[in-house]
Amino acid sequence: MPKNQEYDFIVVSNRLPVDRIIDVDGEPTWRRSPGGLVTALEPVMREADGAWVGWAGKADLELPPSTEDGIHIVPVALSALEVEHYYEGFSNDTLWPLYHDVISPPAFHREWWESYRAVNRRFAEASAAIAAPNATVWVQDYQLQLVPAMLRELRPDLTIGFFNHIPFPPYGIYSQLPWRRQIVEGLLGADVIGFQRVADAGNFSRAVRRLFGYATKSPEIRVPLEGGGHRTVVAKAFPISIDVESFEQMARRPEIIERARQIREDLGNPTTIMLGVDRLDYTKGIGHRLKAYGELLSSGSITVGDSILVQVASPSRERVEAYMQLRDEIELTVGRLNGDYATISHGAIAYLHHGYPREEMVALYLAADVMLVTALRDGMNLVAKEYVACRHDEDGVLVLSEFAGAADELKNALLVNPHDIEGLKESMMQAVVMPKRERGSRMRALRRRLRDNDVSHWSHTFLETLEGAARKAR
Ligand SMILES: O=P(O)(O)OC[C@H]1O[C@H](O[C@H]2O[C@H](CO)[C@@H](O)[C@H](O)[C@H]2O)[C@H](O)[C@@H](O)[C@@H]1O
Ligand SMILES: O=c1ccn([C@@H]2O[C@H](COP(=O)(O)OP(=O)(O)O)[C@@H](O)[C@H]2O)c(=O)[nH]1
Repeated sequence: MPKNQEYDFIVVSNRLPVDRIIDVDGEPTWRRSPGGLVTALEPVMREADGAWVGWAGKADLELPPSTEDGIHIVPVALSALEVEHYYEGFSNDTLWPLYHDVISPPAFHREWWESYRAVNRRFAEASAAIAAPNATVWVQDYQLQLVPAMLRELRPDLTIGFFNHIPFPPYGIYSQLPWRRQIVEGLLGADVIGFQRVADAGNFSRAVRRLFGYATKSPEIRVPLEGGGHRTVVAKAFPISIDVESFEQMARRPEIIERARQIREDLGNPTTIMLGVDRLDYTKGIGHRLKAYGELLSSGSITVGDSILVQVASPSRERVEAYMQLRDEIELTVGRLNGDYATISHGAIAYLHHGYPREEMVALYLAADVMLVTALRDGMNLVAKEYVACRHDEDGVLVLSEFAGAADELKNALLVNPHDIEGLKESMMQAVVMPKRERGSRMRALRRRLRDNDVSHWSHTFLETLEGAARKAR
C-alpha cells in the first residue's frame, strides 16, 4: 500500500479486527480479535472499500498499514503505560463499570484521564492523516469518545459518525464522572451519535441538557456555534446486529451439523444441554446463572446425566483487578458445583476458559437446547442473535435478560430479570419442559424479527442518517 493512501470511508475503533500474536512456531501472525464489535463491523468493512484504524492488541508495537484478509488496516501504537492507563484503566476500569450501572465500582484517576486524552488525540490524528477530502469517518465506542470533536477540529471537511456499543447510563450515574463535560463535548463533535437502545439515546440527550442546557428535540440536539448560529447533532438508537445469512449458512454446513452431534455425544447425550457464551465479564451475569443452576441441581429439578450446563467464558481484560476477582469467584463456584454434583461419568458444568473460532461457536449453538443470556447490563449481546440465526431447525429456547439490548427486539425469548433468582429458575425450567410446538413458534418469530434487522441494515441505516445529517449541515 503506498504510504499516504487516502480513503473516503474510515472506521476507527480501539481494536482492529485482528490481534497481532506470536504463533506456536514463534512467528508473528494475526488472530481474530475478541468481542461483538468486531463480529458486527467485519462484514460492513468487507463490503466497503475503506480503512480500519485501530490498535493491534499488543503494547509497543509499531506496524505499517497492511491488508489482512481483504481489509485495509492502519495500526495505532500504544505504549505499555498507555495500555495500562488508557485501555485497562480509564476505558475498562472507569468508563466500563460506570456505563454498566456501576455493577463494579468505577475507579477515577487523573493520570488515566490524561492518557485517555492523549490516546484519543493519536487516533484522531491517525484518522485525519488518511482521510480523503470530505471523507466519512465512523468512530466506534466508549474508548474513543473524544475523537469526534478532535477530528472535527483537525478536519472540518469530514462527515463524522459515532456509535456507542455499550449502554449510556442515566444522568444520576453519569454525573459521577469528573470529566463528564469533556466526554459529552467530545461526542458532540459527531454529526450523528448512535446508541443501541432508545433509552441510551434518551440518557445522552438528558445529560446534554443537564450539563450544557442545549435544546434537544428527539432525535436532534442544537449545539451553539462560537460565532453564533448552531449545528444540529442527531442522537438516536440504531440497534446493532449480525450477518444473519452467513451464520445461518454456516449452521447448515454438514460438517458443522456433524460437529454439533459430536458435541452432544461427547457430553453423554443428555436430554438437555444448556449453554452460556460470554467474555468472562462481571456484566454478563455468569454468577447469577450458576447460582440458579446450582439451586436447580440442589432441589432435584434437574439432575446430572440428564442435564448439563456448558459455559464458555472467554478470557477478557485479564490484568484488570475486577476481572481477576471475577475469574476466581466463578471458578470457585464451578469447582464447588462440580464437586458436589458431578459423578465419575457425568459433569454438572463443562466450564471452558477459551476463545473459540466461529465454526465451533455455531456447532455449540446447534447442540444447545437452551441458550442462557443473563447479562446484568449489556449494550446488545450478539450471542443471543447468533443463537437465533443458527437455529434453522426452528428449535431451541432462548432465555434472555431484559437488561441486554437484544431484549428490545427479541421479545419472543423467555425474558428474565437475572437478579430474581427464583424467576430465573422458573424460566430455565420452562425452557427445559417447553413443548416442541411452542419452541418452534417462538423460534420462528425470533428469526423473522432478526431478519428484519441484520448488520447490513444496521450499517446502511446509520450511514444514510449520517449522510442526511451532513448534507443538512453543509
Ligand atoms: O476489546 P475488548 O476489551 O477485548 O472487549 C471486547 C468488546 O466488548 C464490548 O462489546 C460490545 O459491543 C457488542 C457489539 O455492539 C455488543 O453486543 C456488546 O453488548 C458490547 O459489550 C465493547 O463494547 C467493544 O468495544 C470491545 O471490543
Ligand atoms: O469463544 C468465543 C466466545 C465468543 N465469541 C464471539 O464473541 C462475540 C461476543 O459478542 P457479544 O455482543 O455477545 O458480547 P461482547 O463480548 O462484545 O461484550 C460473539 O460474536 C461471539 O460469537 C467467539 O467468537 N468465541
